[in-house]
Amino acid sequence: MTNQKKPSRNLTMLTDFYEITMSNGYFSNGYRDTVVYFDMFFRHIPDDGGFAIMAGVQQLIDYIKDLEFTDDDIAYLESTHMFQKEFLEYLRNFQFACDVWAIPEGTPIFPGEPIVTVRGPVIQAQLIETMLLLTINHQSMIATKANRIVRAAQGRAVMEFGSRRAQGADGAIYGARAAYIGGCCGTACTICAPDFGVPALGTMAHSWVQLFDSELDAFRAYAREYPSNCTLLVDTFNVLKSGVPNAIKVFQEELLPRGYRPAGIRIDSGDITYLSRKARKMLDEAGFPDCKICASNSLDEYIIRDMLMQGAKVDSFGVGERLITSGSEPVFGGVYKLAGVEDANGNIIPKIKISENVAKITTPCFKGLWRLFDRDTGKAIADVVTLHDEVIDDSQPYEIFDPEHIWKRKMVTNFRAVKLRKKIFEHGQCIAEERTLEEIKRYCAEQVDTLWEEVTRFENPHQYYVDLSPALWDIKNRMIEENTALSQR
Ligand SMILES: Nc1ncnc2c1ncn2[C@@H]1O[C@H](COP(=O)(O)OP(=O)(O)OP(=O)(O)O)[C@@H](O)[C@H]1O
Ligand SMILES: O=P(O)(O)OC[C@H]1O[C@H](OP(=O)(O)OP(=O)(O)O)[C@H](O)[C@@H]1O
Ligand SMILES: O=C(O)c1cccnc1
Repeated sequence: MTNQKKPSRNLTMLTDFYEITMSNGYFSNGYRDTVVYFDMFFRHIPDDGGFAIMAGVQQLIDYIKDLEFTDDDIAYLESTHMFQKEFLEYLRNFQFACDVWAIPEGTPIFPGEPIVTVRGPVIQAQLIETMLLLTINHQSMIATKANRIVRAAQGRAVMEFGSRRAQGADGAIYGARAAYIGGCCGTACTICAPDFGVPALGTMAHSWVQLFDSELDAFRAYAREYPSNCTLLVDTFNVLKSGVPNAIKVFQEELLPRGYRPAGIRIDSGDITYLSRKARKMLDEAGFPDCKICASNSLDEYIIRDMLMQGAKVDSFGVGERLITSGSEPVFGGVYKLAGVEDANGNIIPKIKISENVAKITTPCFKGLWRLFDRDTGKAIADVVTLHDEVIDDSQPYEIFDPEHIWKRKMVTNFRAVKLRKKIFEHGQCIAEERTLEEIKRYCAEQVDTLWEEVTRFENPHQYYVDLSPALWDIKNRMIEENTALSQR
């Protein structure tokens, strides 16, 4: 199974209206065929983490492949009386012709690096901004959050339970996809199984227990229905006085005689540490040391970490609202900025955006992006943003320096330099390598493993180096100086 289902809706018009008004203006001002370079990058890692996880590229690909203005779309635009006829004809015959580079899904990403670059006619590059940012911001945010939660669980399974609290259907579906990339073992969101190959899983609701005449009846009925995968929700009435004793009774009377072992119990309220420890003891004493304990109830990475530090006996976690909404920081602020424009001779004229806030000054030029890995440890040392045609020769020592504090320098030796981005569209044709979601998830785990613990810790993580090559740094600084001089005149 591939990792993608084609979208059933035409989302071409899911673009900010100003993209269309600007494009119409580019068209009438002679910029119709002007080739530009746009970069997507982000400035801040949610939850003050040390890294984020790239996700959502496949949905960008789907969107671009299906770009098409329907007759209804054109009729609507015409009805606004804001667009010239020739421009609407251009849209009617729209053929995507850009090159697009993106960091593969599942890769750890850092602020300030061009995670996506689009090169092509300005009208086209502008038009896709909204969906490009929407899909990558959303899924990267959820994959990043999921990865934090999964790391807090220290090898225990984390199930994504959030559909009911997601912000809309797409939030649930693509959120579950991203959560799987980030490391969740599956989702309660059933549609993600046939559509993306994310395992659908789950336990039971309180309504099941409430519906029957008694908790015992409810457990018995479930055990008879699903003897090979029997996880019972034990907190409807009283976990230790009723839920766990009834579960043990049912395991003994319904499962063992038929040759089955229990799968687990789920605790969804109260002090999970206390209850799970007591429940563990009761299950062990009853001869069910293999019966897993699942915990849920407004969990996040901090609560999970604390519970485990307190000695909770939990084998798996079900996490909903705080994962699917990235509740602690529900915005991934990726932006899309113009970095260059080609002149009539095909020379790339770098473009910069200056800001009072240094962090908001953009990095001009058509760029390349490299990650340097230590050859002995396999660990990532730094990322280097270069000019697009620069090559980092990893047979030679390479000096990296902090672009804001240039006296901070480090000579890197014995490293492997890897180009981080892959070309996914060439002259409008998709050339992206197909990967299953399973492959992306595995790759994500491997790549997170290449980060030092200093970068992955939750509190005050070390800021991973994202440096500029000397050539790129020179151009950027010259442009800042020129612009500053101009504005002082
Ligand atoms: N040992 C623990 N350490 C830290 N947080 C915990 C621990 N046990 C549970 N929690 C968290 O504390 C919160 C408890 O929520 P709340 O006060 O609503 O209690 P509750 O058990 O859900 O109540 P209710 O009976 O209404 O379901 C949840 O977010 C839960 O995950
Ligand atoms: O707390 P979250 O992290 O969002 O995890 C999902 C929650 O959704 C369910 O509760 P709900 O009360 O909606 O239904 P239920 O009767 O199935 O428990 C489940 O029991 C969890 O508590
Ligand atoms: O299967 C479950 O246990 C489940 C599914 C959705 C939300 N909460 C729990």
